[in-house]
Amino acid sequence: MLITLEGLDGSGKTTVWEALQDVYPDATFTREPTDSWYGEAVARSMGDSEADPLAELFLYTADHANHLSETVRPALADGDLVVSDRYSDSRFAYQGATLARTDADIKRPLEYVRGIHAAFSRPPDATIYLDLDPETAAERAGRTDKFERDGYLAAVRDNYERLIDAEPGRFHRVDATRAPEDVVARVEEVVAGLVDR
Ligand SMILES: Nc1ncnc2c1ncn2[C@@H]1O[C@H](COP(=O)(O)OP(=O)(O)O)[C@@H](O)[C@H]1O
Ligand SMILES: Cc1cn([C@H]2C[C@H](O)[C@@H](COP(=O)(O)OP(=O)(O)O)O2)c(=O)[nH]c1=O
Repeated sequence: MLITLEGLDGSGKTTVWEALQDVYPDATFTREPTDSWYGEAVARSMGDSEADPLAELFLYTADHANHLSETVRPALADGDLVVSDRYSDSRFAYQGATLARTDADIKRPLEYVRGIHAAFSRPPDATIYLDLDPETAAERAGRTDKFERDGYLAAVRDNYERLIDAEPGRFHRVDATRAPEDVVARVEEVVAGLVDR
């Protein structure tokens, strides 16, 4: 089973992902961007305020393809529980928002990015969405990079809402404004329900 964690920067994904490792020591814990050289190329692009947004989309997508073949598919084939801190929905929400703001002339960016993934990706079985307002998210994340400006995060959040509307059965919304221990407890409850199903 593939479970993904999604949400704005600073929503608490990494905190939850680390806590789950104590509960499921035999599961495969992974993340995007990965620490492969593809992920390093992504990090380089993220650090460049002049990076071409379409080129950046394809770097993230290349990292995803390699993540699938190197980590996700083999672990699933072994029958592992796989928990990924960010996955394809991050591309749909973030690059969907980025492309909407550029003059790349892509009419329906979120749908376009989804379409690119449809041919090769492995959709998550379930996705936990840590729901947080953009202002708190930017504050918690320290507003350190170009993705964390309030307006941008608001657009990303709107895209996540569209994804949830489209697949309400896959997404499990968790209120990320609560204290970390409450958020962790709620996520553990949701994951336990999914794994026992
Ligand atoms: N529920 C919470 N309430 C307040 N602060 C939190 C909460 N969860 C995480 N944090 C803090 O917010 C920052 C970002 O958390 P992190 O887990 O790295 O989020 P993400 O991986 O989604 O960016 C960290 O400083 C973390 O300690
Ligand atoms: C995986 C992924 C991440 N991102 C962005 C979200 C984050 O701003 C940034 C780095 O992700 P990450 O290291 O997970 O940041 P955080 O823990 O703060 O959420 O990359 C995308 O824009 N598209 C993607 O496909």
